[in-house]
Amino acid sequence: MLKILRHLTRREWLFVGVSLVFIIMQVWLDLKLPDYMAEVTLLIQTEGTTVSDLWHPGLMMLLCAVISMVAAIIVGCFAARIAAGLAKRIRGMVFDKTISFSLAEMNHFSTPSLITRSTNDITQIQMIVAMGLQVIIKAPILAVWAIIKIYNKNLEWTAATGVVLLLLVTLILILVLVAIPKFKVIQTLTDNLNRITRENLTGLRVIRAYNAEDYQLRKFEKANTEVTSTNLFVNRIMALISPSMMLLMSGLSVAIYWIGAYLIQNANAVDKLPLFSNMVVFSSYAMQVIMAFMMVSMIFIMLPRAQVSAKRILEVLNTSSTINDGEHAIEGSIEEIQFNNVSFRYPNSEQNVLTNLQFTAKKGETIALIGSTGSGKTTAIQLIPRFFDVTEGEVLINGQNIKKFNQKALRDAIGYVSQSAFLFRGTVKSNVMYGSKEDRSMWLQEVISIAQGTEFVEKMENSYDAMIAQGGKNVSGGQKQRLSIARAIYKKPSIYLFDDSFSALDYETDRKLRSALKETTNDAITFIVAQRIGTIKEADRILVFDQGRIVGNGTHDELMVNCETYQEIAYSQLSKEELEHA
Ligand SMILES: Nc1ncnc2c1ncn2[C@@H]1O[C@H](COP(=O)(O)OP(=O)(O)OP(=O)(O)O)[C@@H](O)[C@H]1O
Repeated sequence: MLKILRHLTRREWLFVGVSLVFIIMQVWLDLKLPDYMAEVTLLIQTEGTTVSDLWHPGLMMLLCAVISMVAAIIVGCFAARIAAGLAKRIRGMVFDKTISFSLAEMNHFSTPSLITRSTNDITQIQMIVAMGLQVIIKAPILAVWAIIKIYNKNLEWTAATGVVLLLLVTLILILVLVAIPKFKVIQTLTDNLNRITRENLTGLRVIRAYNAEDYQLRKFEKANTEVTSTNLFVNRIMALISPSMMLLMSGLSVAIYWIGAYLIQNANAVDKLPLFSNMVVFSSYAMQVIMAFMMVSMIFIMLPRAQVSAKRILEVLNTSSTINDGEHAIEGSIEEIQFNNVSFRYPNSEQNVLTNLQFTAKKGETIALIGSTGSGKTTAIQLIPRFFDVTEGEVLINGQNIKKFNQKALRDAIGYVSQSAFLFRGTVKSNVMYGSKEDRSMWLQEVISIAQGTEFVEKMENSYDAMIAQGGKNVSGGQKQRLSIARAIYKKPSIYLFDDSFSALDYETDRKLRSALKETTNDAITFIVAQRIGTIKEADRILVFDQGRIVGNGTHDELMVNCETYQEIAYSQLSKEELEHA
């Protein structure tokens, strides 16, 4: 928790300092009240006292209460501001960190957990800082000050207060010790609930198509019940705390007055009045002491939960990306990319997904990757933008290991179209120009035309400014792919990575798109992952993947002669006549 507080700014520490002054003022005023109360009690009991005699202590009591209230409001405002500021900063830091993570770290934390950490967990921190500032600082000052006030006043009363305090501390300890282990469980269960909710929402169509609502509902209910019952358990324990404390507080009051009654009964007539006044004052102070301990107990209740949250947030902040950024810029144009004996294994996996890949791609060339599903094509091209780093061997650009290059420069040179096309909420324009600083409207229309998207985009309401829903839900799969391809072309990159990006296009659009693309990609290195022979037949070179190895490397004609795996794929898609005729 303290490590999280290191992220407070100087200005916020200054606010903490100012709050401290107001808290001390508040405590002093709260403890001043019983003194005036004692005065009033004495005056009332004294013969000949008139109402006007009570004006002064009465007004002072009112003044103390009002100023104390104003001080509490000021501290509350500062606390809210400090807590909200800190939460905003940490949310930003967690977001920045998450953005910097490689896919390995994303897999390690999982998306739902990262969402819970940057929302729910940060809210816990915000709450403890907002409340804690008022309570953590106030409680000890109030406790010590109030104890000093009652110390040595009366042995019996002090003993009664001591016993109640002991009971209070024991009670808090027992309850908190039972509840603490559950806090971590609650956060993990919330991650789980988040995961299932996400799955339900994103997979809604599949769920409906398979009539799997009941199955999903059962999964959701299980997670929901787990979170609810754990929360109930903790809250029931917490619910016990407040009434138990009230009971102890009232018990102490009764005890003080009971003891007082005996003391007064046995005292001389002269001492009776001061004893009565002392009893009223002592009872007020004792209540303040108990209040202070109650505040401390609130900290004990909230702190463990915030502690768990702080730990989860720090875990994210202290995790460095396994992909270390290089320092060099890419000088000149990219002439070639070489995979030099590359092998790769996913983190937490024991088997290689890619083994000894060896090939070179030169500027202007189109390299196609084909092979059965799961043969490692996607993984291979994901090594170029360094979504993952190779396990063995090296990927070289212009003869230099890509690890030496600055990641931003490297990714600036790459136009990547992922296997499942992804669109952001916004407009056609904002999606195509995504990440680009320059607004080149003419180029925008041209790239959409190359991607064969002009017709459907111009039919949309507001055409290039047409709204795109989150995840591109309001456009078809093929339209999504075409806009994603346009996004890659807009960058004018030196390396194109098309990961099965033509799969949702009909043959005619696929052919037209590739021929328009050819002119644009003349000066670039283009990688195309595809399942259809038709999409890659004209590639300068085709790499045939089988179980993570390249089992064929050549043109379509060469592979039709010398690569059995390629022939199998080709004949499974087209007849002998079609292949020969084409
Ligand atoms: N994040 C991951 N963690 C662990 N293993 C993975 C991960 N992603 C993919 N794999 C495994 O790596 C292997 C290669 O997957 P990859 O997606 O590269 O194949 P592919 O040839 O592109 O398949 P497809 O044509 O179906 O997209 C598969 O066996 C898959 O199970």
